[in-house]
This record gives sequence, C-alpha cells and structure tokens, in this order.
Amino acid sequence: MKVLITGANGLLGQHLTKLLLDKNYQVVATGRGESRLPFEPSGNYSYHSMDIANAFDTYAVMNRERPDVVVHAAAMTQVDECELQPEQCDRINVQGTAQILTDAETFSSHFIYISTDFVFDGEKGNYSEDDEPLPISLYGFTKLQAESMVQTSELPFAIVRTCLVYGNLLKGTRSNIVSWAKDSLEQGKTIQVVSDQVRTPTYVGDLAKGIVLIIEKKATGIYNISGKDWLTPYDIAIKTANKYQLDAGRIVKVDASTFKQPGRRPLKTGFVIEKARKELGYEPMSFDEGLNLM
Ligand SMILES: NC(=O)C1=CN([C@@H]2O[C@H](COP(=O)(O)OP(=O)(O)OC[C@H]3O[C@@H](n4cnc5c(N)ncnc54)[C@H](OP(=O)(O)O)[C@@H]3O)[C@@H](O)[C@H]2O)C=CC1
Ligand SMILES: Cc1cn([C@H]2C[C@H](O)[C@@H](COP(=O)(O)OP(=O)(O)O[C@H]3O[C@@H](C)C(=O)[C@@H](O)[C@H]3O)O2)c(=O)[nH]c1=O
Repeated sequence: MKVLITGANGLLGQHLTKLLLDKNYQVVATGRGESRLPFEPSGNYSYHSMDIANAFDTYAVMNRERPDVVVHAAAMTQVDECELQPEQCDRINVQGTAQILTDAETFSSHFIYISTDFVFDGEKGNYSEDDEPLPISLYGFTKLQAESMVQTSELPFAIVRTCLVYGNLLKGTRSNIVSWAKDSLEQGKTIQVVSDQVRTPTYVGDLAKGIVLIIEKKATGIYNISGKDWLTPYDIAIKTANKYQLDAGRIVKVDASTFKQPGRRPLKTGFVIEKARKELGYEPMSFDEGLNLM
C-alpha cells in the first residue's frame, strides 16, 4: 500500500515516515524544498518537493504517484505567525488543503487530515469527538475550515485531532514544549510558564502509531489521538527539569493573563480518547514514559 505524506519534514512527518518504512509501506514523502529527513530511508521510498499551496506541484506529484492513502500533515503551525500573517495562514492551511484534497479525490482512496485541539475555545476542556468546535485563533479557525472541507469530500476520510505534540527533534523541525524548556534551562535562562492552560500532551511516536492504526483499519470519521495525562505547561516544564536534573527554580509560574502571545490559546483542552481506544485499539504512553523516550 502506497502512502503519501504532506509536511514530511516536520515533527510528525519525520516520525510517521520512519514508522511507515519500518512497517514496509511504500512511502511518498513530500515537503517544501529538499528532504530534511535525518535518516537514510530504505525500502520503497521516494521524496518530492511539493508546496501544497501550488496547484501545479500537487497535481504533478499526485498524478505521478497515485497514492492509496494521503496523510495531510503539512500546515502553518506557528500559532502566533498565523495571527500576524493571516493571508499566508489561509493560503497554506485552507487553500493548501483544498488543493491536496481535490487531487486525492482523483487519485486516492483514503484521506487522513491532521487537526488540533485549537479548534475548541478551551472553556469546557476534556473534549470528545462530538463536542462543538469554536476556535479562538486564526490558526484554529483555518484548521477547522480545512476539517469542514474534508468532511464534505466524497473521499473516505479520517480527521485526527491531536494536542501539544512533543518528541525528539529529528532535524530542523519546529521546537516543542519539552525541547524548548530543556534547551532554555540548559542555557541558564529563566522561563515564565503558564499554569492555567490544560493539555493532554502527545508523544509524537504515539500520534504516528495512531495514524498507522487508522490506515490499517481504513477507519473513517473523527478520532482524538493524544496523550492520556492532563497536564499544564508548568507541570510539563517541572517534569522536564526533573528528568534532566535541571534547575526547576528557573521556572516561573505565570497565568495566561500575564503571558502575552499574539495568538490566543484555548485555556482548557485535552482529549477524551475512548473512541480511539475502542475502535482502533489505540493506547498511548503516559507523559513520564514519553519523556523517558526522548
Ligand atoms: N505540533 C503540535 O503540537 C500539533 C500539531 N498539530 C498538527 O499536526 C500537523 C503536523 O504538525 P507538526 O509536524 O507538529 O508541525 P511542523 O511545523 O513540524 O510540520 C509542519 C510541516 O508542514 C510543512 N509545510 C508548511 N507549509 C507548507 C506548504 N505550503 N507546503 C508543504 N509543506 C508545508 C512545514 O514545512 P517546513 O519544514 O518547510 O516549514 C513542516 O515541515 C499539522 O497539521 C498541525 O496543525 C495538531 C496539534 C498539535
Ligand atoms: C513559549 C512558551 C510557551 N508556554 C506555554 C504556552 C503553551 O500552552 C505551551 C506551548 O507553547 P507554544 O506557544 O510553544 O506552543 P503552542 O503554539 O501553544 O502549541 C500549539 O501548537 C499548535 C500547532 C497546535 O496545534 C496546538 O495543539 C498546540 O500544540 O507552553 C509558556 O508558558 N511560556 C513560554 O514562554
């Protein structure tokens, strides 16, 4: 079975590419510019430079490869940049999804879209798949718009919602809260960390495994694929300091009202994952286990 991944150079993309190759799938990795995969892929593998916002790029690659499955992970994921550059955020997250989805409808038979807890407003928390989304950032709004496009597609689709992904930076990917806290403390910096946001941080390897389960079972619909522990970013920073014997005294507890970011973050998110457990057999590690794998 041939799987095409968009955003393969990203945090999720790199780990998912490696896992699919380890499981002997035929993998078509795509990303902006050259491959930055930090391992020498073996097996049935090809890489294509593909800007999802460029219709010629996506059609050429999809027509040539005609993958059975598309995992659409590419997005503008810097929440603050999305708020400050709305046109680019729309062009990539909404129009880019429209491009690859249109081509998938012609050439593929299963479309898996990676979405986020940021489609919710963060008032309720502990979200399940049938809760009503209400985004409070442009990033969240564009991700929800893309979800809606996928849901109107003729193509069998799955929407995978995940939350605060962390894991080993293979190479040049976006930082994540654990690597950011570890690096900051190692550099002797003092960091202000919020204690009133609640998340279910997700180890990138668990997210990749959940996506493979969806591919194997040809599952359709919305699935929450996240960690199972509810933690605040402050808890995460303290656990990170303890794990690496760093000075937790440099972690200053603040709340979101004093922590100004251009893109509003939903206060309480985190996912109920019973549906993925029951229908997919998905079972994530605890945060401490995930931390030990880094
Ligand atoms: N990280 C997290 O905490 C969470 C992520 N998600 C979702 O998971 C998915 C994967 O995110 P993650 O791997 O963590 O983030 P990354 O930012 O590491 O990966 C996103 C990738 O998308 C690529 N990309 C951006 N624009 C384009 C474009 N126009 N054409 C092709 N590729 C493009 C980026 O390329 P380049 O490397 O060149 O910048 C990058 O490699 C995203 O859809 C995100 O919304 C959901 C919830 C939480
Ligand atoms: C940088 C920073 C972050 N934080 C907190 C805020 C936030 O809850 C958490 C992570 O902050 P960041 O701004 O790095 O990450 P953030 O952009 O909030 O992460 C989001 O990324 C997108 C892609 C998603 O889809 C979301 O699920 C979520 O993971 O850490 C602090 O408390 N202090 C800081 O200095």
